[in-house]
Amino acid sequence: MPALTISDLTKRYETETAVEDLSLEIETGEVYGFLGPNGAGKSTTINILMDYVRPTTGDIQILGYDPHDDLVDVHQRVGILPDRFSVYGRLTGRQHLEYIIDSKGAADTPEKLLARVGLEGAIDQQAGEYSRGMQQRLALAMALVGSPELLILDEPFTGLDPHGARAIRDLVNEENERGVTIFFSSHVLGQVEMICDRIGILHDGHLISEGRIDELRSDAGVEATVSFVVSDLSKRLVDAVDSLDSVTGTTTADNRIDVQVRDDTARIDVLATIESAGGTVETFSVREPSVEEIFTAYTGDR
Ligand SMILES: Nc1ncnc2c1ncn2[C@@H]1O[C@H](COP(=O)(O)OP(=O)(O)OP(=O)(O)O)[C@@H](O)[C@H]1O
Repeated sequence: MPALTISDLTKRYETETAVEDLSLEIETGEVYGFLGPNGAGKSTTINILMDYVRPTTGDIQILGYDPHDDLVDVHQRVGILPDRFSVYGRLTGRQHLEYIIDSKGAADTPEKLLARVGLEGAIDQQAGEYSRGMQQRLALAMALVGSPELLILDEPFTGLDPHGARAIRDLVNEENERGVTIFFSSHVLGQVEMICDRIGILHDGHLISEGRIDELRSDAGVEATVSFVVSDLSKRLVDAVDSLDSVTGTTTADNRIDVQVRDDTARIDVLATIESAGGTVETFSVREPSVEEIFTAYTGDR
C-alpha cells in the first residue's frame, strides 16, 4: 500500500487556482521532496493533506485513511511540521511537547525528543525566547511525537543555519532508517539532493515533473561537465572532442578542457578521442548538474 496517494487534486480560491489536477503516489519508506517556487501550491497541498483546508475536487489517501473522514487516525499516525509554525511564547519547550504527547496518548518524554533536535539545554525556557531556528527544531520535535509512520514537513529548512539544516537532514535519515516515509516541501534546493529518493516539481499548481534526481537530470537536458587536465592540449585535440555527437560544448583554460556531455557513456568517447589525438589525460573530474540547474531548466521559461 502506498503511504500517500493524491488523486486529481484541485483547489480553487475565488480568484486563484492554487493546485490543479495534482496526482502523486509515495511508497512506504520513500523520502519525497516536493519542490516549487513560492506560490506554487505546496502549502495548499500539505494543508489539504492534514484537512486544514478542503479541496475543491480530488481524493487523498494517507496510510489508507481519508484525512477528512478519518482525521483522528491520520493525526495519530502522521507527524506534521506546518508552514509558518508559531510557538506559544509563554509556554516552555517541555510544555509544548507535553501537550502533544498528551493529545496523542504517546509514551515519549520531552527530554528525549528535545535532545534529538539539540534543544535539551533550552527545555524549560519559554519558546517565545527561542530563535527562529530553535522554534523550527521545537516544531520538528513535536512532529516526532508518537513515532509517526509518515512525516509531512512543510519547508523544514526555513530559518536554519547550515548546522541546523544538517541536524534536520540527520533526523530525516534516522527516521527513514526506521522505516518512516517522509514527504517534505522545499524551495531550498541544495538540501533536497542530499536526502531525497524522488522529487516532484510543482509550478503554478501543476506537477510538471517527477522522478529520481538522476532521471530528472537527463530529462531536463542539463548536462554534466567533465574536466580533463591534458598534457599536449592542441587545437586538433579540442576540435576532435568538439565534433563528437555526445558532446554539446567545450571550453579550455591552460591545459584543461571542460566538456559538456550528454550522458555517462560520452565520457569514455571523450577519453578515447583525447588519447587518439595525441593527448595524455593527467586527471579528470565530473560535475553533475545541481538540483538548482534542473529546477531552473523546468521552471525557468514558464
Ligand atoms: N486562503 C487563500 N486564499 C486565496 N488564495 C490563496 C490562499 N492560500 C493560498 N492562496 C494562493 O494559492 C497559491 C499557492 O499558494 P501556496 O501557499 O500553496 O504556495 P507555496 O508553494 O506553499 O508557496 P510558499 O512557499 O510561498 O508558501 C498562491 O498564489 C496563493 O496566493
